[in-house]
Amino acid sequence: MLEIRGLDAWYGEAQALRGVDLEVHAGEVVTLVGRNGAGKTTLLRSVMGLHRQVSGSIVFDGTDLAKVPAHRRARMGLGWVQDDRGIYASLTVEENLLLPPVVSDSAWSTEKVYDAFPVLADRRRAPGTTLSGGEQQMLAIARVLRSGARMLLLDEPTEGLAPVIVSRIRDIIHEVRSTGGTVLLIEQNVKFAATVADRHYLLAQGAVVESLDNADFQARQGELLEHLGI
Ligand SMILES: Nc1ncnc2c1ncn2[C@@H]1O[C@H](COP(=O)(O)OP(=O)(O)OP(=O)(O)O)[C@@H](O)[C@H]1O
Repeated sequence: MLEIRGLDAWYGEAQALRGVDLEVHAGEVVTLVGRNGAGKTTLLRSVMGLHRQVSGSIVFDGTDLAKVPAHRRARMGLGWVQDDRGIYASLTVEENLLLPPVVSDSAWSTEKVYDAFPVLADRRRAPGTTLSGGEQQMLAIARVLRSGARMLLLDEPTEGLAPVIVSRIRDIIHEVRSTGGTVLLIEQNVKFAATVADRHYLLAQGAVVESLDNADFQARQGELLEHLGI
């Protein structure tokens, strides 16, 4: 579904990604793990077309994205949930939810969203920013599901959230996967990563240093925590 080959990225003269090769197959949940500054966010932003100083190839559903602008990448079914969640303060929960256009027939109906996220149903008329951090994260994920994204790109969805909300996010990722969705997520919480993902890529200094299936990842959790400092 997503195939990245030899991806380099720069900020001016500084190189942030070095020859990244990565694949995500339809129906998989895959994590990007690595220290702060390893290049994880730059990688997701490059896939979305939000970081343009790149070379190498990114192919989504058979289409080379090199000449595809960011707004068209979203219409192709890539759903980006940035780490600050991107909830608009002046809009209600429901207005935030309905803002992006529906891009595919796998879009969740508003009813399905509210069934899966009852907290959003209860708060649908509330301004987006009166939500807690966890509720904002759920709204941000719900918004891309409602728009029909077939592949979710999540930047640290559990960061700073209480365990009960982290557990809810885990359920949502499982539900997305069980309904045929695909997820590529940045995750610093190794324990959480091991409970949601099929495979993992470890990044260090802009390069993929390991690609592990979940069994290997679980077996090496202690070592990874120590060596990656995460
Ligand atoms: N706007 C920017 N201008 C210059 N350098 C940047 C910019 N954003 C990121 N970088 C640099 O690019 C490298 C990769 O950063 P990136 O944010 O992709 O890493 P990350 O693994 O997502 O880390 P974090 O979890 O801290 O966001 C780092 O060295 C960082 O300092």
